[in-house]
Amino acid sequence: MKGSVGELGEFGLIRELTSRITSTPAVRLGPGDDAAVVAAPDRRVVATTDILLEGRHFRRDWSTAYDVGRKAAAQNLADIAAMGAEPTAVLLGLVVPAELPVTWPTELMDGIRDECDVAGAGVAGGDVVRGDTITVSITALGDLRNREPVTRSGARPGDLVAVTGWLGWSAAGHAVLARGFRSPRAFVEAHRRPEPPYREGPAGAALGATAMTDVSDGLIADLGHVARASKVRIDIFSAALDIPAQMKDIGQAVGVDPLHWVLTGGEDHALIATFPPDTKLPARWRVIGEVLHPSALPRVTVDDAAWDKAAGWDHFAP
Ligand SMILES: Nc1ncnc2c1ncn2[C@@H]1O[C@H](COP(=O)(O)OP(=O)(O)O)[C@@H](O)[C@H]1O
Ligand SMILES: Cc1ncc(C[n+]2csc(CCOP(=O)(O)OP(=O)(O)O)c2C)c(N)n1
Ligand SMILES: [Mg+2]
Ligand SMILES: [Mg+2]
Ligand SMILES: [Mg+2]
Repeated sequence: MKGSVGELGEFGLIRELTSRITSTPAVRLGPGDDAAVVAAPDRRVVATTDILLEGRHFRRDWSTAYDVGRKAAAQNLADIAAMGAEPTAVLLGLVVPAELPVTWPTELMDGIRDECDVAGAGVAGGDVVRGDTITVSITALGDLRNREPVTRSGARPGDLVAVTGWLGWSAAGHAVLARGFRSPRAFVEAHRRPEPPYREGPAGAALGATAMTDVSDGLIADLGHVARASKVRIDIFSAALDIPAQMKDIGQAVGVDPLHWVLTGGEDHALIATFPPDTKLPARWRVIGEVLHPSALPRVTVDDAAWDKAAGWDHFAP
């Protein structure tokens, strides 16, 4: 498609974007009216929102528009799954400069649609505004299917801590890209397009998870949110963390201990959950720690020792 967003105009852009979405069962009335109508069989709606900003969350020389769409949707859909819910719909708020080629937002929309498809959601609507910095704001909705939400506050001393999905891959990919390389591809791809284990959200809830969250900021940081909300301490067993040989090679090449990526790297959107100690967990949930009574030690420890470096991403860290 030729031309810029400015040449196409607001309503031309909306037509291009909405022509790309596919119909899904939960979105009963989609884009085109003042608001959408989304089915909520549970009669409660799970809702979350996350913003992605060019330069802060993505770079156009590192990721295609399609990648950014996949990632923006994934980041939001993972939060729905982390409540133990099934994603139903997303809404897209988009800020773009007039000079931007139309292909950028249309490919973004293709990425959002395809990621929604993986998670079982549809695009219900959105908004477009002209602005200087590309900003992608997504709101995702989900349905609990008559299960109780799995919050961050239900972890109890004695519970197991388990993870499903990837840890440290996106951070390793970011380290590669930041040094001007484009390979190893698996890690660069993990940074561009995370693969959250959506189905394991509701599955973890059904297995009896007492607390759950996705890892967006870093394992230590996000377990910290669980530990504080649950008023417990969490100890991570570093020997239980999987560090693939190729990640070790990247660590060697760039002079970083790969364990740091696994412990503090965000954006893979793995799911971490706590389970009662007698839970029979399927192999896709790996036990990586335990929940303990609070003590003089920090909320989250690694092999019973304090972690004195940064715990993960903080937007206002110096
Ligand atoms: N501007 C805001 N207004 C209201 N609530 C907010 C705001 N920013 C963050 N929150 C809430 O704070 C909590 C933590 O946010 P965040 O760390 O972004 O969670 P997540 O990593 O799951 O996206 C969430 O429940 C979120 O809804
Ligand atoms: C250009 C660029 N620099 C740095 C990062 C790393 N990064 C940006 S935001 C972030 C944490 C996750 O984003 P956030 O907005 O905190 O999402 P949330 O925790 O709300 O889901 C990380 C690790 C990146 N993805 N791209
Ligand atoms: Mg957030
Ligand atoms: Mg989250
Ligand atoms: Mg965050």
